Amino acid sequence: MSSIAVSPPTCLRDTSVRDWHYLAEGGATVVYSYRGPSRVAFDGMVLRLRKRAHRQTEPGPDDDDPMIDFQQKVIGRLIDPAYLVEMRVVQLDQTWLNDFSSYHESSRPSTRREVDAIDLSKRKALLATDLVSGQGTAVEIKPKWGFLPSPIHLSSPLKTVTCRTCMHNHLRQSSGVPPATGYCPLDLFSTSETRMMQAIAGLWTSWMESFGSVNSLRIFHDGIIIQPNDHASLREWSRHVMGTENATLVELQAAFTSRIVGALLSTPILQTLSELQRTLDALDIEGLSQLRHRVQTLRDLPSDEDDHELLPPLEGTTTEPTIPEWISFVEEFLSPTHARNCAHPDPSDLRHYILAYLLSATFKDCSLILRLSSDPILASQNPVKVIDLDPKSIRKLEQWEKLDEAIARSYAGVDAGARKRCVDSGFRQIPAGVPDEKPVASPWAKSEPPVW
Ligand SMILES: O=P(O)(O)O[C@@H]1[C@@H](OP(=O)(O)O)[C@H](OP(=O)(O)O)[C@H](O)[C@H](OP(=O)(O)O)[C@H]1OP(=O)(O)O
Ligand SMILES: Nc1ncnc2c1ncn2[C@@H]1O[C@H](COP(=O)(O)OP(=O)(O)OP(=O)(O)O)[C@@H](O)[C@H]1O
Repeated sequence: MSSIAVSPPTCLRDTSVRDWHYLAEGGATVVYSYRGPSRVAFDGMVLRLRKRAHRQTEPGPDDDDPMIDFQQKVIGRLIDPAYLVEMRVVQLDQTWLNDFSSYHESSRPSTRREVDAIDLSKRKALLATDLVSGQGTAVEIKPKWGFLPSPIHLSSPLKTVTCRTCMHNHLRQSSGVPPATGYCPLDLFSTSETRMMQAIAGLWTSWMESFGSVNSLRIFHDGIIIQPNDHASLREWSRHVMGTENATLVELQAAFTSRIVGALLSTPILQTLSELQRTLDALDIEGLSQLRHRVQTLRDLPSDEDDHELLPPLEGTTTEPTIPEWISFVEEFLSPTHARNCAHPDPSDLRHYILAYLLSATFKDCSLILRLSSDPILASQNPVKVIDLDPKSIRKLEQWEKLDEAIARSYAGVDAGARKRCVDSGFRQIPAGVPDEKPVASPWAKSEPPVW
C-alpha cells in the first residue's frame, strides 16, 4: 500500500509567510507573489491585501466578495472577459496576517510605508493569477485618462486643450513629485503608431529619470521587477529583449518601444477603455457637480410635494451602489434604448450619472499588463490583461471635484503659449457656442457585450 492522497492546502495559514514575495503596490492594495513549495492552490498566484492609511482610524468593510461580483457581473459585461484576471477570495487568519505584515513590512518602499500599512483588521483577501511570474518579460502600463471632455458643462475651455493627465502632472511637478511629464495618454490611445511610440518613449524616460518610482510603467523580468539603476538586471534583460548584453540604453529603449507598440496595436483594448471612460463620463465632474447642486436647490425650494417626489432622494449622492444596482445600471447602459440628453441632464437621472462617473473612474485608473514573448504560440495567446478594476467609492466625488479644481487652477497659471495641446483622436468636435442637443446613445447599445 502506498500512495497517500493529500488534499492540497487551501488555507493561507498553511503557507509560510516567507513563501510570499513582495511584488508591487498601488494606493489601495499591496501584492505578493507565491514562490513557495508547489501547492495547487497557490502556484502561479498573487495575494492582494488591502491597506489602511495611518490616518484612517476606523476599519473599512471587507469588500473583496463584492469585488469578484463587480468584476464578473459588471466589468465583464463591458470588457471581453479574455482581458480579465481570474480571482478568488481567501480567508485571512489574524495571527498569520500579523506575522505576514511584520515579516514583509520592510520590503515596501519607504514612501508608501509612511502613509499606510497592510490592514490587519481584514478577514479576507484576493488571490489572482500572477501575470508577471515565470520566464520572460511582463510590462505594466497605467494609461490613465484617454479622452478630452466635451465642453458643454465646463467653466473654461482649458480642459479641452490639455488633457487631464498632462495637467495633473504639471500640478504634481509644481509640488515636487516626479511625474511622467513626457507621456501624454492621448498619444497612447491615438492608434497612430508614431504617437504611440512617442507615448511609450515618454514612459520609458520618466521610468529612467524617476529610478522606477513612477507608477505608469513597471517592467518585470522572470518575475522580478527591474529597477532602471540596477545595471546587472538591465543587462540581463537586454540580453533577453535584444539578444545582446551590450546594447546601449538608446537601442534598448527603441527595441522596447517598438515591441510594446506592436503588442498594443494588435488589440482593441485601449479603444475599448477610452470609449468607456468617455461615454461614462458624459458630463465631466463639473457637469455632475452642477446637476447635484441643481437637485439640492430644487429640493430646498418650497413647492408641491408631488414635484419633490419626482426628484431623486439626496441619499443617492452618498449611498454606495450595491451589486444589484450595478447590474441594472449596466443592463440599461447596454440596452439599445439607452440614450440621454447629456447637454440638458434630467435631475431625476442624477443617480444614473453618478454611477456612470464612478464606473468611468474605474476605467481611468486601471492598468494593463502585457507579456512580451518570442514564442509564437504564447504570443498568439491574448498577451494583454487589464488589472485593478475595483469599484470606486461614492465618497470620492467631493475629492474629485476639489482635485479637478486644483488641477485646472494650477494649469490656468501656465502661460497660454506654453500650454500643451493634447490631441484626442476620438473627439467629437462640437462648434463653440452650439450646445449638443442630440441625445447621446451609448456606443455599447447592443444587447450582447462587445465581442472581438
Ligand atoms: O486621481 P488620480 O488620477 O491621481 O488617480 C489616483 C492614482 O494616482 P495616479 O494619478 O495614478 O498616480 C492613485 O495611484 P497611486 O496611489 O499614486 O499609485 C490611486 O490609484 C488612486 O485610486 P485609489 O484611491 O487607490 O482607489 C487614484 O485615484 P482615483 O482618482 O482613481 O480615485
Ligand atoms: N494579477 C497580478 N499579477 C501580477 N502583478 C499584479 C497583479 N495584480 C496587481 N499586480 C501588481 O500589484 C500592483 C498593485 O495592484 P493594483 O493596481 O491592483 O493595486 P491598487 O492599490 O488597486 O492600485 P491603484 O493605486 O492604481 O488603485 C500593480 O500595479 C501590479 O504591479
